[in-house]
Amino acid sequence: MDHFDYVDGAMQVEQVPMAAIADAVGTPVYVYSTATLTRHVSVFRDALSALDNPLIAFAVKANPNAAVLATLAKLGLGADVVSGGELLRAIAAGIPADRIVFSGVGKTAEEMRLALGHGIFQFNLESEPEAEMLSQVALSMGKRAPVAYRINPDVDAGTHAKISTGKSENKFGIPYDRALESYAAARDLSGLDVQGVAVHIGSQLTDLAPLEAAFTKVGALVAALRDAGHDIRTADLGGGLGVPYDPALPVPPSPAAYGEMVCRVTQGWPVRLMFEPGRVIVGNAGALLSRVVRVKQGAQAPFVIVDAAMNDLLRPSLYDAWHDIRAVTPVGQRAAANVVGPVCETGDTFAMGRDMDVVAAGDLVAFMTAGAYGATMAGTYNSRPLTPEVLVSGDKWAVVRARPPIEALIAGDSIPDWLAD
Ligand SMILES: Cc1ncc(COP(=O)(O)O)c(C=O)c1O
Ligand SMILES: N[C@@H](CCCC[NH3+])C(=O)O
Repeated sequence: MDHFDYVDGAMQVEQVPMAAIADAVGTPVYVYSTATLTRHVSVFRDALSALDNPLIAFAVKANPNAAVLATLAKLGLGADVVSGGELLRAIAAGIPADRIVFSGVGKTAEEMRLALGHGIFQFNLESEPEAEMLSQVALSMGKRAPVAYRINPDVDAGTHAKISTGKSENKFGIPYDRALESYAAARDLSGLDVQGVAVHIGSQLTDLAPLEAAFTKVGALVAALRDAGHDIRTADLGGGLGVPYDPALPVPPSPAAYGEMVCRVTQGWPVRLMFEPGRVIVGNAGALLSRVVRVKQGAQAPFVIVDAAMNDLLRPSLYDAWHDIRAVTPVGQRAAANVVGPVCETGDTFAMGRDMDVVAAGDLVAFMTAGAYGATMAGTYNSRPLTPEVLVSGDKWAVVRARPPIEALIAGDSIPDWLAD
């Protein structure tokens, strides 16, 4: 895997031994590779090099760590944000407002005001009531908000139901068939400057066909809207490109194949194209490093109990997601094992009957491809502090989010007066 490799029998990230990080910071800990982030940005950008000045807005939800965002900001990426919090994080990390797009079905008036105040590039509206609210907020500030409507193309992305966003029954976007009416209504809202069309049909897509179907619908709508007199200047094609998790499954289309399809489908569109990649930029740039607490006998296979849990990496519990689990110092033997965390839920299971490196108590294991939707979805269930994060660059590394002391978690609550004595 990219920049997570074995040197003299032990896993390193770039030039730093994983064991050195574990010894210094403790486990569990997320570890990110700057070299992989940089490579992914250039691969994605190269795939779109035939386009004129595309805006590549990293989906901050995939990994909002300040150091990761600052790395991507230095590489010239923009940001796709879905909350005021993500907006402020992106700006704090150095991403200019004119490269920021704001998505999401539930933007509040306060978040709209914040984003208008910063002068973001585009709001992706997801309903007519939202358009009316944004227009009012913009007028109250003496501004016009640059907007696109996110259309729901009713295309099956062929991904997990919980991360599919482009079917008519999903909460996202406005119905494609009513788009002309919605745009006509938006034109009458004087606080809006209607500039674009947006789409995003889901995440971890492993087939280009649904994306092509959705983009084709966007192209037809851009043409119809321009014919109807709308000054459409942008088309936001969202994110969603999948990454390889399980080597037993077919490899998802490469960014180059995605770029070839995009360039073919969008040939001649009179707009600036925008993209919101998340997973494909950060997924393989991160691993969750964990230590085996003990190994317990199981009916079919031993339970390898690690010190990471569902609160640290939720994807296996939530989506039955598959992450490669590797010994940091493999002994050269493999066997079936069940890998579980310490949380008191049966769902706190990373793998069942997995053929993997044999490990023993005290050994380190790495959950691979954990850079996207890993730390960002972590919680404190079972009163486990949030997982720390480390960024590596060559032979340098730094803690970019410290492990909070348990006292901080306890101090976050307060006991009301009437219980005080
Ligand atoms: C609106 C929007 N844009 C972009 C993304 C990023 O998706 P991905 O990480 O699959 O590239 C998401 C998440 O699926 C999203 O909801
Ligand atoms: N959290 C999901 C992706 C959701 C994308 C959000 N639009 C995952 O881990 O795969």
